[in-house]
Amino acid sequence: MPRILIVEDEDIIRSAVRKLLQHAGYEVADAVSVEEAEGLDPDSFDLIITDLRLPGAPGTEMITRAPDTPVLIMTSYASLRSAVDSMKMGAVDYIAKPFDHDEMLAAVENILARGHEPASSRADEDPDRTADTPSGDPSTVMFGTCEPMQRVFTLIRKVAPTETTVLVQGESGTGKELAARALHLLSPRANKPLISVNCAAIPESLIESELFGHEKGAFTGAVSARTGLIEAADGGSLFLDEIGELPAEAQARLLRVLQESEIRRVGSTQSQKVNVRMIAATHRNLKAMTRTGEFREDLYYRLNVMQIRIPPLRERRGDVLGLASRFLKRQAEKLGRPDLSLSPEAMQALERYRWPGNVRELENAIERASILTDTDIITPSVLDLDSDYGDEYIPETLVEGDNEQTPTRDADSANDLSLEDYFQHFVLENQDRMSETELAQKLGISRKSLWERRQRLGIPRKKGAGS
Ligand SMILES: Nc1ncnc2c1ncn2[C@@H]1O[C@H](COP(=O)(O)OP(=O)(O)OP(=O)(O)O)[C@@H](O)[C@H]1O
Repeated sequence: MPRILIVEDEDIIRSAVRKLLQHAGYEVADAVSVEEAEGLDPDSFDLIITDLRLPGAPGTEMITRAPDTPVLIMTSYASLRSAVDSMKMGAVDYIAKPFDHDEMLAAVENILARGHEPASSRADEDPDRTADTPSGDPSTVMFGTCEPMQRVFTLIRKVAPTETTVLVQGESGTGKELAARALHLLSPRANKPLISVNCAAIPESLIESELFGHEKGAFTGAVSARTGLIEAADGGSLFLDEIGELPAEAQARLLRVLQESEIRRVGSTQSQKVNVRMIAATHRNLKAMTRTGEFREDLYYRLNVMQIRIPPLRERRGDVLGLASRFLKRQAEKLGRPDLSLSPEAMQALERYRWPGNVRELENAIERASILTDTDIITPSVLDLDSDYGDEYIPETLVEGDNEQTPTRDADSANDLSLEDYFQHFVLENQDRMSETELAQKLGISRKSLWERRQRLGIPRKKGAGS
């Protein structure tokens, strides 16, 4: 019978996971901290499931303290997925809270069935996961052959090995997070954690304690001391996405971290040294925000030591088909349909489209079309690109005299519109009484998608709204 060790300081979660696993037939032991787990001979277990942030040493410590046992990391925010993904110094997987029972059992079964193998060897599973290799070139992390992206890669190669703070600018979905990952992986810090934080996805009331940690009793609900994300990134890199959304108080604290390399937990009088390389990103014009007082000017200059601008996809059309074929290959493997391909008309449509949602929109369009297409050839009608952004491209289904039996664009976009309308209505009507997690659950989407759709539809989360 496989033996599993749970390391989690929150009683409710620890006991729920323990019961779930015992019920599924596993032998389970638990601990509230890394220190307590240490006394249980962690390497004698078949699997360790640990929370990322714990009182005392962070959960990732279990990786080094039990080098022969696979470690599954639990983390509170969907925005941390990529962080944990990148910090696989040996952790074999991660699971974002809140998770449901099936999800947890599937993750456990998967890891145990696989047997323990080092995270680095799993990069083979997905051609895009070579990012786990702490050496090489930006092109192993992100695709780009056109001139503007080659310039970005040159800059990344030059800046990555230094300690310089970098500000990555670019529209939503252009690949800012990937650029941050490349900067980390090509730096001497590659073997240490890369912690990614989406400043817009964490409720304003929690952001300071999330970033800086807190002492026991610092505020109502702070039942124990907690390590902040900056501390968790010690020795590695911290990626602050959507930095423009950081509230004023947190901006002031962050400035101190940059000036003095010190953090002070919320509720603590003592500072401690941290060694973190900062990478920030935004799609907003931070300089303009300093003029209106929304963003501190001193912080802006501290962050903007080096700027990398990721061009929107419409400025690198030469890369569209290369990216599309990469995403298609991934979908073909995932769906077990190796013959999926794009028709010449579909390729033309992709090249002419304006891509307001950039690479993310292209990735989603390919994923959607791969699932919806009845044949192996993806046509423009299955791609279903928004005709408002089609440039000069006219879909064949709308050309007079064309008798092809496919749904017309008008019918499809009417459908889209009503869904978006519904989404907008639902959010506006319920956001005052529901948390983001509840809203996302009711809508059947992840918190990250909720946040993305809010951005796209121009209904950002209200400052101070509940968590
Ligand atoms: N050059 C690229 N090669 C391969 N995939 C890419 C590239 N650029 C972006 N992507 C993919 O597109 C998606 C969006 O990228 P990413 O999250 O890095 O964008 P972003 O600019 O950080 O977006 P946001 O501002 O909305 O957070 C991701 O799934 C990423 O893997």
